[in-house]
Amino acid sequence: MMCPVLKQHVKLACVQFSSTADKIFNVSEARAGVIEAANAGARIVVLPECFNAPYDMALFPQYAEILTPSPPSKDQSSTYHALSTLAKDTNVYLIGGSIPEFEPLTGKYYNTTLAFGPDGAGLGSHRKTHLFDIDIENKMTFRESDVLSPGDKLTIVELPDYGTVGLGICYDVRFPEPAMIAARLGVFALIYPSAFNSTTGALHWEVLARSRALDNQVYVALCSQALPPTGYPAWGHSIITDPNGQVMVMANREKAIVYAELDSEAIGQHRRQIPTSNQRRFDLYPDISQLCTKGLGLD
Ligand SMILES: NC(=O)CC(=O)C(=O)O
Repeated sequence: MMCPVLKQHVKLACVQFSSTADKIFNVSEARAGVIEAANAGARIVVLPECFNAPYDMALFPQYAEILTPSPPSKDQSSTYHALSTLAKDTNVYLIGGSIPEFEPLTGKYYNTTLAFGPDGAGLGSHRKTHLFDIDIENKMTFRESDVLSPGDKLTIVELPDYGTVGLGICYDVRFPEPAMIAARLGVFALIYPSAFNSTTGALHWEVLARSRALDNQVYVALCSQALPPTGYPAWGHSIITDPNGQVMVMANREKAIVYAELDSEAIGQHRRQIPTSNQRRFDLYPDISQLCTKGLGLD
């Protein structure tokens, strides 16, 4: 197994706010939040799932953008470029939440996160691989697959100043395998732009963040949308957990920015104290990171 390396201490921020029907307003909210986080010393900043549009499948096509590094045409709004400029202006690594993506070659829609470096260059992208299709009677029904296609790769992104991180989007956090694969390949953190809701958030949000952290002895950050006055009842509670599965910081449901200092020594320290990461019994069960030759996108 590759030992996760966090090359130096870093302050990570989750910028929690709720998206509205107004894309320009949403992007300006993100900009204000990232600037505030950068001014507070954060060098890795995370935005929520579907931060530039309402989290509503019926509206996804209307808000979807073609994601391309080439400059946008006059009438094409471009969240890609807004995020790239924002990362550069604030000198941060920006995990740009997720946005509705339209892929013109196939005509498919995806829920996609984009990562940028402090020079504004794209470092990678992740298309939500596990779609949020649930039906909890009288409480919450959601079917992303009515509109979206699932991504077909797992994603690890290199942040040159710090090391590698595994990226997932919201529902992806429920699946231990991609997290385990990323951790065994040496990421120091698993980062999930998210938007759980009142029903599933109360049940599973914190336990999932802590489980992925403890299973893998890495940092975990889940950045949520805030609870809006109307519409999708986002759970909020953006959370950062340490490699020992402890909550370092957690928001309420309102708009907020939460911060945590990630310590370059902590992963090694926890792994020395309780060395489960080196005590795996691969004579009894397989190391799935070795089996995963298909579908792993090392961006
Ligand atoms: N929004 C999601 O993808 C997931 C979610 O809300 C849940 O798993 O619960």
